[in-house]
This record gives sequence, structure tokens and C-alpha cells, in this order.
Amino acid sequence: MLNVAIIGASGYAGADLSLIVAKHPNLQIGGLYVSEGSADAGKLLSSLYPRLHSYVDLPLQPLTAEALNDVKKCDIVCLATAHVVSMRLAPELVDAGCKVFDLSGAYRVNDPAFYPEYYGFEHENLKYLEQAVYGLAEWNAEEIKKTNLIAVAGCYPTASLSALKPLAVNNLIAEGSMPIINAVSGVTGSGRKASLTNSFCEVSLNAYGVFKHRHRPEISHHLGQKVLFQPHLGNFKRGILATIYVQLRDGVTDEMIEKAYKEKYAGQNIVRIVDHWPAVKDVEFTPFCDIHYQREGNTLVVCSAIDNLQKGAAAHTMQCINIRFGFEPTAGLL
Ligand SMILES: NC(=O)C1=CN([C@@H]2O[C@H](COP(=O)(O)OP(=O)(O)OC[C@H]3O[C@@H](n4cnc5c(N)ncnc54)[C@H](OP(=O)(O)O)[C@@H]3O)[C@@H](O)[C@H]2O)C=CC1
Ligand SMILES: CC(=O)N[C@@H](CCC(=O)OP(=O)(O)O)C(=O)O
Repeated sequence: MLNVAIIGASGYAGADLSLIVAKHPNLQIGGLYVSEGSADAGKLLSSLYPRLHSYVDLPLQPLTAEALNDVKKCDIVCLATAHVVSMRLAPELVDAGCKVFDLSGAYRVNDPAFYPEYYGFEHENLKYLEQAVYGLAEWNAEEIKKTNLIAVAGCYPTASLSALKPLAVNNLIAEGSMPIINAVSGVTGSGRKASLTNSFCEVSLNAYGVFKHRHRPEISHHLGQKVLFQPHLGNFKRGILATIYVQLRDGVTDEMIEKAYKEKYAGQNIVRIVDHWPAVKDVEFTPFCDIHYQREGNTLVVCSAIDNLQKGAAAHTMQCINIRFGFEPTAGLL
């Protein structure tokens, strides 16, 4: 059994990941950590999340210097922490010989200029940014197998890229056109910490981050072409629904579209090409990404649904761990 340390385990993504690790046949939890001054230090994770009772009755440990030495003894470290925290922790854990899976955006785009512009900070560890591999499991498996620092893809980017990449790599998108991604996320997307935006009486259905959300350049970078991405906050807890409008090249046939999706995803258990319009309720608490599409002339509407904490974070992390260590692709997940 390999030991997995989860830093940021009390957060929404960390808690989902703790349960997946606890159920994995080849892994065990080596330690659950929160910040040194956390109000939750010493509590059982299952006391914060009663649904984890009898699965993960382990304490949340403050990440002191001494605790960090224990973390370094683990085979795998998952950083379910804010971007700056991950940016600072990842290098010394990689240097200690750990395989590091970062759920934040700190290592996702290998372009230093991207961080001041979209994250508001200068990247402090460019050497590690260069080494990091983008953890988009269905697309980057060969690179994931070879690296010790995996930057698990973002939630909206996972929904968007899973739907768009088959079209892009098969050159089906009209040259000069820009796919438009209209996506709605549940409120867990903004994390567990209370804020006015995510409080019960404030949440409605609204657009945010117009033109400047950090996931727009993340998607464009890993798709290899510009997109227009518009996120919305919806009044549900979990899930992302992305409805995407694509201009197809002249001459693209139904068969070419079907081949692009089926060839990529046939035989894969996590991304499912379904025969109905995907719904958040069908993927909630699951690792799946459901995709469906329909065309009219040269316009294609493609829809994808994920659980932002599962395929958008914790389950996607586990797919990357499974790839990195050669475990069954869906171990711990299905
Ligand atoms: N929520 C989502 O849908 C998704 C989130 N992600 C990414 O995953 C990461 C976690 O997100 P999420 O779970 O939503 O966030 P939360 O705010 O819910 O959780 C953050 C966690 O980090 C802990 N933490 C904060 N500061 C430190 C520190 N200095 N050292 C150690 N632990 C610390 C927090 O505990 P405490 O403050 O008590 O110390 C808490 O456990 C983020 O980078 C996010 O961008 C990725 C995809 C989807
Ligand atoms: C609803 C909401 O606020 N969603 C977050 C994205 C979720 C997230 O944590 O982003 P990463 O996938 O990059 O880690 C946002 O728009 O900033």
C-alpha cells in the first residue's frame, strides 16, 4: 500500500479526495492536513463531514514544520490548497521524492506571464512550472506517467476540454472561429470558506469573470486555440454544465464528428458519450463526464456535465494517480 498525504483535507475537494483514497485498493491515507493555525486542527474529518463517518475517521493535523517532515515520507502528496499555498509547497515535496498531485492552478500553464495576469501573483518556482505536466487524464497519460509533479486540470477546463479536444485534434473546427463555452457551476466551486457571494440568500444565477476568468487562457492553452469562456454561478451545490457552440469547417460530416468522439472515448469508462442532453444530477457524486452533441449545418452544440469536486477535482486527481502508478484506470472510482 502506498501512503497518501492530503493537504487541505478539510476543504471540499480534499474531503472528496480523502474518501476516494480511503476506498482505493492500493492506497492508504498517510495523513490529513490543514493550515498550522486552522480552526479545524485536531478535529476528525468525519466530524466536519458526517457522510465520511466510518470511512475517514482521521484527525486533521496542522501543517507544522514537523508535520511537513512526516508528509515528505509519504509516497504521494495531494495539494488541495489555494494556488499560492500549492505553488510554495510543491517544490520541496518533489525534491523530497514525493509524487505531487496539485489540484490548484499553480502549475497548470507553463507560461510565467500567465500568473501575474490571471492569478495576481508572480510565479516563484519557474523551474518546477516547466517540469509540471497538465493532468488531463484522457489526453496526457504518457506524460503523466513520467513526471513527479502533476497539475490536475481545472474544473471548468476539464468539462470544456473533454468536449472540445476531439474536435480540435481532428481539425474539425472552422479556422479563425472561436468556440463559445457557456458554463454554470454549483457553489462548491468556490470552496468551503464562507463569503457573501456564496451565501444562501445571495446565490442566484449570474455570470461572472466576463472575458477575464483564469480558466479561459487555461482552456485555450491546452486546446491549442482561442475560446470564449463564460462562467456562471448557479444555485445548486455540485456540478458543472458546459454548453459549447462550435463552428465546424466546411465539409465536416456527421460521421467525422462521431468518429472523433467515439475513437477517443470508446472503451474509456469515465468520459461517456451519451444519447441525451447531459444533466448535472446524472453525474453528481460520480467521476463521470457526460457528453452529447447535435449539429445544424456548420454549427455544433456540444454539452458536457461533470461534478466539479469529482471529475473536476478529486476523481480526476485519482485518475492521474492511477495512471502515474499503473493502477487500474478506475481504481477507487467505480
Ligand atoms: N472546489 C472546486 O470545485 C475545485 C477546486 N479546485 C482547487 O482545489 C483547491 C482546493 O479547493 P477547495 O477544496 O474548493 O478549497 P477549500 O477552501 O474548500 O479548502 C481549502 C483547504 O486548504 C486548507 N488550507 C488553507 N491554507 C492552508 C495552508 N497554508 N496549509 C495547509 N492547508 C491549508 C484549508 O483548511 P484551513 O483553512 O482550515 O487551514 C482547507 O482544508 C484550490 O486550489 C481550488 O482551486 C480544483 C477544482 C475544483
Ligand atoms: C463557482 C466558482 O467560484 N468556481 C471557481 C472555479 C473552481 C476552482 O476551484 O477552480 P480550479 O478548477 O481552477 O481549481 C471560480 O470560478 O473561480
